[in-house]
Amino acid sequence: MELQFFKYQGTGNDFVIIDNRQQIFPKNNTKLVAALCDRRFGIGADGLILLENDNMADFKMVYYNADGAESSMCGNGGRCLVAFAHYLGVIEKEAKFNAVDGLHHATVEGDIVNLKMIDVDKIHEKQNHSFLDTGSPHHVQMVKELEKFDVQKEGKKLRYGIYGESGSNINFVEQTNDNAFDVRTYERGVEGETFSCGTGVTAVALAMHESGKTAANEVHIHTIGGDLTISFEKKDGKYSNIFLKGPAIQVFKGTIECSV
Ligand SMILES: N[C@@H](CCC[C@H](N)C(=O)O)C(=O)O
Repeated sequence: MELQFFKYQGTGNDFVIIDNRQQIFPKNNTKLVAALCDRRFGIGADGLILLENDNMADFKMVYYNADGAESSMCGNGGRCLVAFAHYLGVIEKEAKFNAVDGLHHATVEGDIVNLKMIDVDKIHEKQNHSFLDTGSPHHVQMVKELEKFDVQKEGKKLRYGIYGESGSNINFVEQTNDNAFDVRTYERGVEGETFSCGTGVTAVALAMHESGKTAANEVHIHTIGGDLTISFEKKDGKYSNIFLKGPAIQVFKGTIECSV
């Protein structure tokens, strides 16, 4: 089977995207998803996303991690899918789409996609870290000298160590300003460090606000792959109107022969 694909990146978090409005993609073939995401034998990506029709929204997002398993929400992937929907002409400047964690709204302006994330009402604050769900589960931990930190080794240890088989994504953070942080993320399902994680930086912004590290309602996050801005409101202990904003860019498109 020959498959048409598009490759997108959002601050270096990269995705294979397929237009599946005609249900052409074998959705239960985890080996095929993993093969397409493989950086040596496939196209190469942190995840694969299907754009599908939806009765209640402009489109539906189906997200798989690079290991081939369908997973929870991907913030950067959501932003890239909105850019793809705009490219296809499915939306103009505004989008409403369904994802595994519910309905999302987004706007597109040039290469910049601003994506509304789910509300967050629980942030578990532990001795040296926070844990919260921003559509995907995230551990947030401050470290010193982030640039030299062994994200692969420490991330892997915590991913299984604290969170068991289902695991969590692990974010390491260093504050650089009143409202600015550097972040590096170990992603479950990729089982390694990615250049950026959208639900991860959202979790970091909220956790830093909750713990009093910042009083700002707009937080700037620098990742290896680029810069993202998270804005939000807090009322009665609940975070709402959470927006994740940054670039989402088409890198290339092509066809690939699928034999898996
Ligand atoms: N890169 C993503 C997060 C993708 C999901 C994650 N790996 C998981 O399985 O929880 C993002 O940008 O949010």
